Formats: sequence, C-alpha cells, structure tokens
Amino acid sequence: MYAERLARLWAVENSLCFGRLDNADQTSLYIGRIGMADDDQRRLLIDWRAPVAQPFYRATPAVPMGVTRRRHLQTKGRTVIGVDDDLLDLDNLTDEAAATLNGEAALLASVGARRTGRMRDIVATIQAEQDRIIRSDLNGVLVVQGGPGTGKTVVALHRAAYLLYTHREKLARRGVLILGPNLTFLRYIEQVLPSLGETDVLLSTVAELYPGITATRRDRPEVAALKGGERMAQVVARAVRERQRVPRKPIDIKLDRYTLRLDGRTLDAARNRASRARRTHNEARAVFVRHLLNALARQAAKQLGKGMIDDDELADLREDLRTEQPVKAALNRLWPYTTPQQLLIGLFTSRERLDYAAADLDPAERELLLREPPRKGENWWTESDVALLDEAAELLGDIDPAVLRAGAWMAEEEQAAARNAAQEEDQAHLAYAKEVLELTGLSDIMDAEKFAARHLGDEFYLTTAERAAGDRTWAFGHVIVDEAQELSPMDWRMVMRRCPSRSMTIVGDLAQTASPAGARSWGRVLDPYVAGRWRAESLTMNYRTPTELMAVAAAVLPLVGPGLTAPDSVRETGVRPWAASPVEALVPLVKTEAAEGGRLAVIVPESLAGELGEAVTSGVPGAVAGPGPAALDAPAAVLTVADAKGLEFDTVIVVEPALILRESPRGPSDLYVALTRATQRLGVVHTTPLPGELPGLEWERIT
Ligand SMILES: Nc1ncnc2c1ncn2[C@@H]1O[C@H](COP(=O)(O)OP(=O)(O)OP(=O)(O)O)[C@@H](O)[C@H]1O
Repeated sequence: MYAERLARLWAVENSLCFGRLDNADQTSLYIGRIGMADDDQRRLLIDWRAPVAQPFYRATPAVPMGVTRRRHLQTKGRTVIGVDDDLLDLDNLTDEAAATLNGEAALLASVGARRTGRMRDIVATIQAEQDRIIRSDLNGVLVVQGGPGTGKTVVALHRAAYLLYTHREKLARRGVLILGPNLTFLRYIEQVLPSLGETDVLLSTVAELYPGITATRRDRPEVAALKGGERMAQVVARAVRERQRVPRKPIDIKLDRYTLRLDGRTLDAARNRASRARRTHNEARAVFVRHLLNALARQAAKQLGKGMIDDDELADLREDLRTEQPVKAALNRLWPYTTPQQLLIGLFTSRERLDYAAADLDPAERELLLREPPRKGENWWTESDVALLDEAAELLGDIDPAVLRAGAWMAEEEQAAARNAAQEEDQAHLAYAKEVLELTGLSDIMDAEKFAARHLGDEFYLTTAERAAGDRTWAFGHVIVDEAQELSPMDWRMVMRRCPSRSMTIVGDLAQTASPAGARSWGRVLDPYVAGRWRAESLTMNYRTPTELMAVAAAVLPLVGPGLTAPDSVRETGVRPWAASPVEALVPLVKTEAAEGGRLAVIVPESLAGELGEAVTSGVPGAVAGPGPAALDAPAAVLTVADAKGLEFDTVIVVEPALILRESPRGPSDLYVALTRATQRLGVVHTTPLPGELPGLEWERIT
C-alpha cells in the first residue's frame, strides 16, 4: 500500500502545483495534480478535478465565476521559474496590469514546446471546451468528434482521471479500460495518467483484448473489410452449429459384447434437447451426452436380454457405457468440446466448413477467408480475428479448466478426478503455507490463505486492471475508445460486451478513418446498441499543427469527403512547408531536418516502407524504421501512416503523397492523417506529381 502511494506521489512530483486562483473575496486557492493538506488538515493544494478547481479552466472575463486572477505557475523541480496571469475581473484592472495582460501565454508556450516522444498531460492549460467534455457525466455514451490535433486523446485521458477521482469507489472496483489503435500509441500515452496520479487503468489495443492472444498480423484490406463486417456474427454462429451437426448415416458403436446403434432420430432428439437448453455449446454438451447415454443404456439393456429395467439399473448401465472408449470417441465426434481457437482454425482452413457456415457469403468471399493451417510456433492470428475469437467464445462458453488442464476432452468422471486433483494441490499449498507461517512465528500476523495465494502469484495481489486484463468476461465501469473510427462492427460487438453498463467515451474523427471496415457515421456504429441515447460533443481548435501546415492538410480534405472542414489552428509559426523532388533526395533532407533537433518522422507509402526504411536507417545516425517504442525515442523514424496514427512529431516528412493516396481505398484519409502529424515543420518529398490541390500551395521549393 505504501509502495503504491509512494509511486503515485513520485509520479505527480513534476509541476505538482501549477495554478493559483485569486477570488473576489480575497481568498486564494492553489491548484495541483492532486489534493494535499498539512498536518492540521488545512488545504494546501486543490486537486484539479475537484469542483472548486473548475473556474481555473472555465472562468473568462465575461463570466469570471468569482475569480479576479488566474495564475499559471511554471516550475522546475521545486522552484518557480515563471508566472503567467489572466486578469478576469476587468473592473479592477489597473492600467499597468492591462498592459501586461497575456492570457494565452501558458497555452502557447505549451503547444509550441518541443516534443519529447511521449504525450504530456495538459492539466495546466485545459481549455474551456475541453473541460466541459472532461467533466461530462459518467453515465451513457459520449461521442467526441474532432479534427486532428484538437486534443481528443489528451482530453479522453484527462476524462479518465477525472472520472476515477469523482467516482472513485465505483470505478476502482470495476476498472476503466482505454483502447488505443496500436502498441506504439499506447507507449506514447502511457505516462499521462500516472502523471495525474492515476495508475490503475487498463490500456489496451483491440488486438490484445482477447486474453492469451496478441494478434500482430494485419489482413489485406478486402479480407479485413469482410472479417470486420456484421455478417461474420452469423458465420461464427453457424460454425458453432456445424460442430453439432448430426451425420445422416447411423453410427454403430462396437463394444465387446454387442454393437449399439445411434440412428438419426435419436441423434436429432438429443441435439434438439441440448439446443433447447439455451446454454453455450460447451455447457450444452452435458445435456446432449446425458440424453444419448440414456438412449444407449436402454438399447444395451435390450441387447442383454433384460426386459424392463428400473432406474438404478439404467443408471449403472449408463455409467458403464460412459467409460467405454468407443462410446467416448463417438460422443466427442458428435458434440466436441471446442475452443474459439479450434473453431476458427477449423473454419478458415476447410472449404467444406466454410461452405456450410458462410453459406450466405459469395463464393469469392469465402475464398478470401480460406487460409493455410498454422505452422508450428506461428502467430497465426490477425487483428481482425480477435473480435471473431471473442464472438466464438461467447457462443462456445467455457470449458471446465480442469478439462483443459488435463489436455483432453474427457468423460465426466475423469473431469471430476481432475478437479479433485486440482483441489488436492491447492490444499497441499495451503498446508505448506501454514507450516511456513508457524515455523517463522508469523501466523498471528498473516493469514495462511493469503500467504499461499501470494506465493502462487494468485489474483489476490493483482490490481483491478491486471485482473481485468486476464478475464474476457470482465465488465468495466467505464470504457474509453480512442481513434474509435477505426473499429469494425465486429470490434464494436466485442467492446460493447466489455461494458454492459454502456458508460463510455468514444473519441475519433470520421475524416481520418483508414480501416476498410471502419466507421463512416457515429449513428451507424452506435444505434444498434444505444439508439438515440448517445450524446455528441465536438472539439474545434487544433493545438498541434500550425496554420501554415494545416493549409496543406486542408487542401486534401475535399478528397476525403464533401463538406468536411479542418479545425482552426491556435498558432502560426511563420514557417512554410517545403517540397522537394525526386525521392532520391530523401536521405540528405532527413539529415538536414534532423540536425534541427527534436523528433522527426518520415511517413512513407506502405509499398516503399522496406526500401526507404533501409535507406534512411543506413544514411541517418540513430534513425529507426517501423513502429515500436524506439520510434518514439529516435531522432528520426520511418513509419507508415498506420504506424503514425495518433502520434505527433516536431518535424514530419511525407514521401510520395500521390502513392499514399492511391495505395488504399481510404487513401485520402491516410494522406490527411500523415499531413497533420507535425507540430513545427512539414516537408514533402516526391517523384510522382503532387496530388489534388497540393501543387497550388505556397511551398518553399528545395532543389
Ligand atoms: N489544452 C491544451 N493545452 C496544451 N496542449 C494541448 C491542449 N489540448 C491539446 N494539446 C496538445 O495538442 C496535441 C494534440 O492532442 P491530441 O493528440 O490529443 O489530439 P487528437 O485530437 O487526438 O489528434 P489526432 O486525431 O490527430 O490523433 C497534443 O500534443 C496535446 O498535448
């Protein structure tokens, strides 16, 4: 407990106190990352999330909210190195104060600062439109739409911190899940919540949301579009039914003394009984098995020449049959225990199964789904498979862990034996823990069960986020989805299962949708779950990209879709974007730009990623190619648009924009994303002529 508290305090040390409010009643409040009191319980510091801190973000000269002056404090370590004042009570403004009024200074200093490769919190400079979203009600689904750089990500993270503070009890128990587009992005944002004093939030990508699987592959766009579509829910459901299919021919089971026969009628009856039980596939197996065993036992009695038999005799016979290997084998074939992995591998590697389960798809579509089986040690799963695994898990249900542990699909009494063995093992651990505690004289202080649990690395010592990460059926108290436009309808089904309370914050930009199965309208995404019951907010100011660079991005926006508008930038830098050709000039240009310092990204078309990655990494010291934490720390990184999603860099060089545009069905969105990643400088290097409106812009031409 103390270790956790210490970690929390260390995390907020950097600019712990960043603001002061002077009120009309002559009182002052200091605003900080967390609240603090002295030994006499006098308030020294107000948590930025507390209601009394709200005027720090919302007060304006028109609506001063009782505040005369808002002061921003800049600190280095524990030393104040600067202050910035907003005077809000204009009646009390002296001439001298009016002359030095510089309200925007703190914000402009912050947005113009050089980037470190990690997102910082914006707690000192949250803007009013952002504050309203951060403090919006916990309940219901809130959609935040906003152009690039409007602070959607950072606002979503501050909202998580705010909600955890305001609804601590509820959310600490159920946890908060934040979904981001890729692992590099999660690395990019991972420091923000700890710096706000919050450590227990689960950050994940959709590709990691199914415990035990980390999908690293990406399907081709047409396959991803198909797998992400709603029709796949039906395909998975039929694939489960396929596992319960009754063969047309009767099945003969040869035993030592006689042969039993399962005919179509008996099998149909057992199957219908199991289906009617409305349980998942693996749970309903017990119903199916019981029904068939009864039928077989009656047949056996007849064959043994017994006339009428009573219930006890029938039960004995049934239990005898249950352990017969041929009977077990037949039952396993007829209604096999199935894991989601088995189901999907079986489906995607068999034309026959696909023809049955995906009968509603076109033959050409079925062909797209067909794959080679996994090779030994191969990570077979693609990002679009994850939601399908989750769908399958929902329909298949759990297999008793004891059955799984034993590694075989056993008859029921074998399962019982395995369960007993597991219990015995637990008992042995407990006895050992007791012994140790007695020997060390600690038995009064520590409970043996907890000690044993800790010794075994059991759940007891896991944080909420850790426990939630390992549990597919965990219901989170609040779910935040970033870059939400990228999720497919199948992804949404999975995410919604994680949040039955539908307390969610969904942030994204429909103009940036790159995924072939991604969203084109929030209504279409959400109406199946919360029709008419979601609320929308928008963010309109761009805090990342200066006006000069935004003009380039705005020129490609009409290609994305009609009627879209780019957000307004909060600042100008006076630095024009530059253009150079041909692409062979790239490496020296990267070197020149990298010499300016700061972080630099070279954003390239996917088809050139390998070649240009190699050229830049061998020509520019310290440069890296491809996604991953190194891309955030290196002086220069070569990335595709998908890798750069959600990130930002001081300088960005976009290579062959015309190719990025052409390379995928959502090319215009990709190019728009690429052109909006820079905070200071933007260059374009091309051999192919520039697309759309770009040639007409005011470029600085580099030859
Ligand atoms: N109020 C603020 N004060 C200081 N910096 C801010 C503020 N709001 C946003 N920023 C900064 O602007 C940049 C862009 O923010 P963020 O990445 O959250 O935008 P986004 O809307 O998610 O962008 P995109 O859709 O392009 O990924 C970040 O560096 C963020 O810290």
